[in-house]
Amino acid sequence: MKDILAEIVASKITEVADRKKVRSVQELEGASMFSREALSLRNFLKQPDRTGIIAEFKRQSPSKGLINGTAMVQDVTTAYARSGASGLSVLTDQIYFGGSMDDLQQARAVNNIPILRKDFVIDEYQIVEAKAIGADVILLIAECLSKEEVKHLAAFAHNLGLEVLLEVHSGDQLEKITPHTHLVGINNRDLKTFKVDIHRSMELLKQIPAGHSKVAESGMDDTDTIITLKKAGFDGFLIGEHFMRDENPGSAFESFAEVLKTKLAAL
Ligand SMILES: O=C(O)c1ccccc1NCC(=O)[C@H](O)[C@H](O)COP(=O)(O)O
Repeated sequence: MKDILAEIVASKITEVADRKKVRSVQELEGASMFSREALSLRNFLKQPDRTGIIAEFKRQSPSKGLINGTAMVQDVTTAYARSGASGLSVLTDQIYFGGSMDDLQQARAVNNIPILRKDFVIDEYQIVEAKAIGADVILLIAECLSKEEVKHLAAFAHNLGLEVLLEVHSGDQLEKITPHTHLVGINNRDLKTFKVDIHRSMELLKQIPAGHSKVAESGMDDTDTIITLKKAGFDGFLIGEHFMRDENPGSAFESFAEVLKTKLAAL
């Protein structure tokens, strides 16, 4: 079976080494966004007038190929934010997801809610980049980092004022949680088989220590699943494909959020 994560990480090592030659850390630290105070996704997830959804801008993925080749990042993300997204997730990986740092910068320019830099972070340099382009949160994937690497990168991000979403896929990875992994995401998608199983979120939820926001990730496409996960104790829901698959992702989000808000109000 193809190990896509290992392939992406191998490619990322070369990519980051190349980018370091083009832009120094000092240059990144001089960017105007670098001194901006980051927004807290943890706090936005608690705002009762929002949906708890971290709405993703994703053009393509290894599991699904092309999802949406025409959507415009500013149109989509402003519609997400206007309709009650608690945060935005913007793919910055170009090779596998068709995203870019420019996408995130464009989203930042027109939105005032937290933005997750969705990428495969393996090096401090990418965290400095994240801060320099206006991200508020970075993703660390437990599957491709050792416990020591998670500890180091999470503390590095925290010291820059960024929040960290640690993504786990199995119970043994929960031991990589540190005080600086402010949010813990359970990915329902097996990254080897691409099979999605929502029950994975339910099984691992109770093992996440108190004090960390809990996020369910991937494969969610109906409001009843969100309600069930919310009742079980999840604070956030990372959803991409369900909205991006629509010709107009912003209006797909709006309809979804309306139904969800009505159901949540009736609880
Ligand atoms: O989605 C993939 O094919 C994939 C492959 C390898 C690593 C990560 C991958 N997906 C990233 C994600 O976790 C999703 O973009 C995110 O959770 C949203 O999921 P969805 O709502 O199913 O688009």
